[in-house]
Amino acid sequence: MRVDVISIFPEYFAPLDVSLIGKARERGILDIHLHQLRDWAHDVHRTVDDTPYGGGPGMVMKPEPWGEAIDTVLAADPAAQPRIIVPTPSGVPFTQKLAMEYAAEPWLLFTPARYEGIDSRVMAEYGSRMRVDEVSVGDYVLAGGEVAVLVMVEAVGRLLPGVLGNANSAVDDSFAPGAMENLLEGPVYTKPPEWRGHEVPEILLSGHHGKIARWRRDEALRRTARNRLELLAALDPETLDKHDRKL
Ligand SMILES: Nc1cc(-c2cccs2)n[nH]1
Repeated sequence: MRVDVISIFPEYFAPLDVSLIGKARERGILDIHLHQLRDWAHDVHRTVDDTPYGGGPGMVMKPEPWGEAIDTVLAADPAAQPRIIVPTPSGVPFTQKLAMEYAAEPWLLFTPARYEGIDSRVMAEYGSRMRVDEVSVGDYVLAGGEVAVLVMVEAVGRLLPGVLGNANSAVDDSFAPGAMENLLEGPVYTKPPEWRGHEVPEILLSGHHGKIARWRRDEALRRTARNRLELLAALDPETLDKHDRKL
């Protein structure tokens, strides 16, 4: 997968050299290209923003630098088109389902904005010839889209084949379609069996895989009810057996 990111703070993406994503890049699974938006701002001050038409607070990012920057990225492979992803509090929710959809794409272009956003004509221009998604990573406001891009690149990158070792596949992720859809992961334990008087639940040491799976599901249901009751309402009743219903 190729990933392009255009930003006035490319240094925000240093974490993408580290750990899981860093190794995926070294192994050629992920090919990330960072671009400094100001390289396409030709005035002496390399200006990328201006006051909003119609008045109002803050600054809006000018269309010209973005248009030239995106055109340059698109020229990297004229025979293909990236999916453009615009982080914004006003976007559709970024979910595990959307992360899985993006993980199937060959090329993503992220356009994190600062200030009050990018002149709307930019995405209108590209939206007429390729997929442009406005995506929110949560109902809170960041200072800029760069952190949202880090979130999405990590959530998508870990799903790419070969990135996660077999030991920890993404199949059992919370929110992943299937048995864990709309369920939160339950508690986890490792050695020692007793720590500061706290024992590991006996069932987990029993070696009885059926009972362990049952216990884990019960704990996932309990935690979901405690922390995200609305997800329980979304659970497919077909997947709830009579034991679940008694919880
Ligand atoms: N979910 C979300 C996105 C954002 C921003 C994107 C760009 C500037 S602020 N805040 N919260």
